[in-house]
Amino acid sequence: MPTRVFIDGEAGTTGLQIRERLSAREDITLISLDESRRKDTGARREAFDQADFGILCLPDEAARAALSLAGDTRLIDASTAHRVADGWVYGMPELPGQRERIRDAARVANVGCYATGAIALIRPLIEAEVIRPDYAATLTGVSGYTGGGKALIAEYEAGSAPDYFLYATGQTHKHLPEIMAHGGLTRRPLFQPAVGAYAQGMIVQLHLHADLLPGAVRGHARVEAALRAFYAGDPFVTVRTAGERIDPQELNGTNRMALSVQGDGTGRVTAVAVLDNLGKGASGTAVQNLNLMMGVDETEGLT
Ligand SMILES: NC(=O)C1=CN([C@@H]2O[C@H](COP(=O)(O)OP(=O)(O)OC[C@H]3O[C@@H](n4cnc5c(N)ncnc54)[C@H](OP(=O)(O)O)[C@@H]3O)[C@@H](O)[C@H]2O)C=CC1
Ligand SMILES: CC(=O)N[C@@H](CCC(=O)OP(=O)(O)O)C(=O)O
Repeated sequence: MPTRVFIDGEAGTTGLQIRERLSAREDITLISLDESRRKDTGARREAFDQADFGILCLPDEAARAALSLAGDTRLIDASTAHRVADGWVYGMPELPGQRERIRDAARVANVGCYATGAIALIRPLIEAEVIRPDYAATLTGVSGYTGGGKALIAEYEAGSAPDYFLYATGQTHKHLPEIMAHGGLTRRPLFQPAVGAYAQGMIVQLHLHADLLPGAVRGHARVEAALRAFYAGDPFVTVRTAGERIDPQELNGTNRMALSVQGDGTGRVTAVAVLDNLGKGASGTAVQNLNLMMGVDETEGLT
């Protein structure tokens, strides 16, 4: 019998992408609510009740409220609401031991889009002791406008948004708590994100003065070696040679993430992650987590 999945918020940006990835699967039946009932509490409760898995693709407040409707149904939450909350397993399969935890979990909080790139770069460096937990990390990022959900998409479609803008300039970005908790940092990093006038795809950069790092071997090669060792054999994350141009849209539509280490070969290093904010950064990882929870191959239905 196919596994029954209810996507709460399936009409939204992330929900639609997850539905697209699951609708062709023979091992999954989607439970769907029509437009007139998709926000109806009774209908949603009934849908959760019938489902083996619920995937929350809702704003944070609505995701918290949905818990009272979900009963014992196993959940994946795509929002920011539960990423550092007790009782939730963090849905980033690449972290050590995390695949096993996700497999057995009742509640999985899907990793955030910028956080995917940031943690992917930071955690291997902590594990390899290239940087210490109290390292003063500096991160920058640029995302396509779909990262802002329906509201920002509407601004771009109306032609009323700028070609490029910085935001969260007060160092309050909502991904900072999960980047610290799951990246392994005790000191809050600096993080400056931006939005560009294109729909989807993102770059996250970690800037390092590697000549100031502890240890005998410093610099570029050490950072790259730590990343290569951490992701050896990973089905979706690759570490590649630095290139001249880095295109945030290169991996759109996929669950892949490409990491590279740029710099002048001495001490000034920028480690770079490229991913699709709606793919690896949201719906792709949600499906990867669902596969793990279902006990099927984690790459099922993903490219
Ligand atoms: N966009 C992205 O790149 C990423 C988004 N996410 C997360 O996914 C979640 C959804 O984001 P996103 O898809 O971008 O947002 P959207 O605004 O595109 O979609 C949210 C959907 O939830 C619906 N909704 C809101 N309140 C309720 C409710 N009470 N009951 C049922 N449905 C409700 C909305 O309905 P209506 O259409 O009527 O407004 C909308 O369809 C967020 O928490 C976001 O942080 C995660 C990773 C990346
Ligand atoms: C461009 C843009 O606005 N991006 C959003 C992050 C996307 C998102 O909602 O991400 P998570 O659900 O992964 O937290 C932001 O910076 O708040």
